[in-house]
Amino acid sequence: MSGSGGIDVRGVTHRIHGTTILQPIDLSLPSGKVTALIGPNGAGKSTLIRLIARIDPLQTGEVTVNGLDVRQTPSARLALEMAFMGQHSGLVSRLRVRELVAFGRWPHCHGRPGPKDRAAVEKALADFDLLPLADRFMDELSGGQAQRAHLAMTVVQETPWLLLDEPLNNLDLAHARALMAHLARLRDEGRSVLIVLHDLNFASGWADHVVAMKDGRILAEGAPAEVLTEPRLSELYDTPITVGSYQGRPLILHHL
Ligand SMILES: Nc1ncnc2c1ncn2[C@@H]1O[C@H](COP(=O)(O)OP(=O)(O)OP(=O)(O)O)[C@@H](O)[C@H]1O
Repeated sequence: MSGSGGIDVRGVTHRIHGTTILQPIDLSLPSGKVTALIGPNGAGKSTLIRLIARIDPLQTGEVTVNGLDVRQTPSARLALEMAFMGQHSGLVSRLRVRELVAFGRWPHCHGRPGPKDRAAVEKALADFDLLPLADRFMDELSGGQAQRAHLAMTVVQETPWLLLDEPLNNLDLAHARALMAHLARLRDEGRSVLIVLHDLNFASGWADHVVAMKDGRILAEGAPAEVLTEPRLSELYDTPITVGSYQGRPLILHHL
């Protein structure tokens, strides 16, 4: 069943302590694309991506990833299909960067890395500008450097789907741009990306598909030019937003 079909979310709701966090969500995410999940604080973006990634258990409804039902598929199998990066804690502080990244190969090598695993780790370290930092402990890194190490660990899993919750946190603009370009290259190689983004210009510049959430619902979805419009964004964020155009893509302005 794997290798086709994208991600399907059917009738997924979520409640915490009696409060509804997600209204019934129905969503089909295309494979082979970069999909940006946008929306204001508290909209339910993290809740939804964590349910898809099976970090949190589904309360109702169904999620399939490339045809695999996340509720029923063994973890070892799902780990070959999707990799998730969420907001991380400092729990890994006494690991060196290279060791952390190597953990990403676990689904492939189960703790016994071969030449292919070691080569993948070195490539990921290079791709995320981490080679000079590879022997440092995680708690000796800046916030953005630590973020890049976690990204490298996620990407080195070489899964068909990458699920990233706010991966641009702490990244300077050059590393943020490099990450989006890297994700676009992976997309061009046939991989699929779901990425929670707050910076709408990164969504405009790099996403193929945009899903906008508010108050636990999907407010709009479609191509960037369909979703990133003045009326839609002003409604989404309850704030006036101007949308211009740059190189044929929406340019979102809200500075003044
Ligand atoms: N453990 C929890 N207990 C109670 N409410 C929670 C809990 N976790 C999340 N929520 C609530 O669920 C709602 C959705 O949160 P979620 O983190 O999914 O939003 P988000 O769109 O990712 O927001 P942000 O942009 O701020 O990261 C929020 O109103 C939040 O307060």
